[in-house]
Amino acid sequence: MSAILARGLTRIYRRSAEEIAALFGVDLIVEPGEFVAITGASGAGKTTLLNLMGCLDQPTSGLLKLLDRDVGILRGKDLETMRRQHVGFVFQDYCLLPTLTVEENVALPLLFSRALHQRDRVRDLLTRVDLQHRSDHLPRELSGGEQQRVAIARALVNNPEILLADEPTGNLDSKRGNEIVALLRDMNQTEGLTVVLSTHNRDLADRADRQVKLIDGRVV
Ligand SMILES: Nc1ncnc2c1ncn2[C@@H]1O[C@H](COP(=O)(O)OP(=O)(O)OP(=O)(O)O)[C@@H](O)[C@H]1O
Repeated sequence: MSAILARGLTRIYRRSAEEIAALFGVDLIVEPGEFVAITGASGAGKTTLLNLMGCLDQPTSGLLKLLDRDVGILRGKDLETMRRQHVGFVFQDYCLLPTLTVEENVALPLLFSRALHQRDRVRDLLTRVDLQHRSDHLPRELSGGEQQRVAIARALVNNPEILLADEPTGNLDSKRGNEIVALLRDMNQTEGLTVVLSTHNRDLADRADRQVKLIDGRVV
């Protein structure tokens, strides 16, 4: 079983008469437990690819399988379950809710998956990202690196097999960026979590098991 399998994955954005082929015929296999970096210049298609893998967008054509399930034929509840239970997503700008505390932000996905009884998992993850002592703080009271650690804990609270992170270190200085990648690496190695992240940073990409480079929407 592969964690992620893409065959001929294509995403064309259409705006009136204009067509932008953001991804074109991407073939890719990510094995369970791999740590893969997607690299490429700005506009190469990294976010588009991660959004498709995270079921946040749909391809124009091509096959995408997550954990051996063809995402293209999943509908309604099945698609929701895939997105909520099996894949975690981390954004460059953290996307924390500003009026919720750290603990409430991490617990939020449990609300949607009707699993609020699993609050122990929230505490465990906050300890794992070393923010147990900040659980009742608001996001604005934390540094960028700390906010990203909250976002990682939130992405993992439903215990997904796959974690996708779109430029997770893009807003951080190199020390904080390194800490985030070390944390993801640790989750990958100790829990077998499959990690796919995008980055512009060559040093961070070098720490992945494998790099996948995109140029103009194609894997090279
Ligand atoms: N919603 C959209 N409508 C039209 N074009 C889009 C849309 N989103 C992205 N694009 C275009 O698709 C191409 C790929 O964009 P994408 O955001 O995937 O690249 P990226 O590699 O993530 O870039 P960056 O490193 O700057 O975030 C770019 O040409 C972009 O302008």
